[in-house]
Amino acid sequence: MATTYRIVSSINLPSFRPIPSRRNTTSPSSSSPHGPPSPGSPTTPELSNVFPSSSALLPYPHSDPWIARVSSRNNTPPARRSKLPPQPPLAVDSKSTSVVQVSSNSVAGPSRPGSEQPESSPNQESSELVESEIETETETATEIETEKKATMSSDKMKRKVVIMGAPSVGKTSLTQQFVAPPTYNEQYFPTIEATAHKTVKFGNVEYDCEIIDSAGQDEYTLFPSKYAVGVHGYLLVYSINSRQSFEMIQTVHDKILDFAGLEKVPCVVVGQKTDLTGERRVTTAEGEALAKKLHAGFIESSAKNNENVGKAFEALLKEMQKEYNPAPEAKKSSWWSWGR
Ligand SMILES: Nc1nc2c(ncn2[C@@H]2O[C@H](COP(=O)(O)OP(=O)(O)OP(=O)(O)O)[C@@H](O)[C@H]2O)c(=O)[nH]1
Repeated sequence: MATTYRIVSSINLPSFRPIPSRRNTTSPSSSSPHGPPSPGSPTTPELSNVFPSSSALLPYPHSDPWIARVSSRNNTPPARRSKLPPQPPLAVDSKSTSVVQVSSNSVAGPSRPGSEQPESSPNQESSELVESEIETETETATEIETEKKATMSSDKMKRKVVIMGAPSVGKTSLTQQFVAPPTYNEQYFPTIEATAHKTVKFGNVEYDCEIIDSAGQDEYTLFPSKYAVGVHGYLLVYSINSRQSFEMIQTVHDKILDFAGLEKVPCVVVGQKTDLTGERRVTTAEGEALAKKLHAGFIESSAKNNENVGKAFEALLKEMQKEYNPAPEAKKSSWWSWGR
């Protein structure tokens, strides 16, 4: 990179300054973070920290031995090296729960003994260092907090579930009641597809659930591949006042197994609208028998009355846990029993 700079200079192109990224140039005293630094301004020395490994690019190399040492620490990850200048707050990508920058307690830069302070204007430099120390401490506290959050979120298990069944059985109502209770709408709006997220704790494990509320199915509906790929489990919903919707369950289940090429998949059969007692067309025993045949869990619910809504999802988490992660409970018990 240094060679490239010299070539560019030699053909007298307009003077070049590396444009620092927004993140690293934020400085309380900087009026124009992207403008060229004026020599002697407080922002000038920090550019070497912005590009610590490419200080040769700078037309004004540092005489500050401390900063020079920081710049020379090429084996330290850039995120840690950029700790020295004041930083904007750390950002956490909430969706993926990945931390954009996480650093540990240990400050990546060297210790700052007085002997290593620059010869020029020591008072100004030491007051800057004190300020920097305070900022670093505040920043470190924020980082520890962020790191904690990141660790917690990384403990979550991702679970993608799809809710399937005939039209108008209450799939959307069930999802909405689960994700943001109390939410119930008497009106019917056919769903094309909707996705919701909820974190659920079940059996000492936190699950980051992605819930896909699918469009109502009939026997002729083509099974979309996205409902098979990367999906951990299914809620198969019928309405207790509709035989047709009950018969759809077997059809949908067959489609899932055919498409996924599996013999078994975690499922829970849900008999919805239990509040419509006078209109019941499917008995509880029939629902249970079908679920048994499909090796699935079974529950009856009413999204309208918010009855057994959470339990329906918990039943699915249980089915998925049996299939994918029976270990955590076993692990924990073996760990506890280790020293006993
Ligand atoms: N009585 C009663 N009605 C319900 C219940 N759940 C949903 N409904 C009603 O049934 C109708 C359809 O509900 P939705 O949740 O949209 O059904 P859906 O299965 O998502 O429908 P599609 O989008 O066509 O697949 C709406 O008018 C709801 O108010 C329930 O538990 N009891």
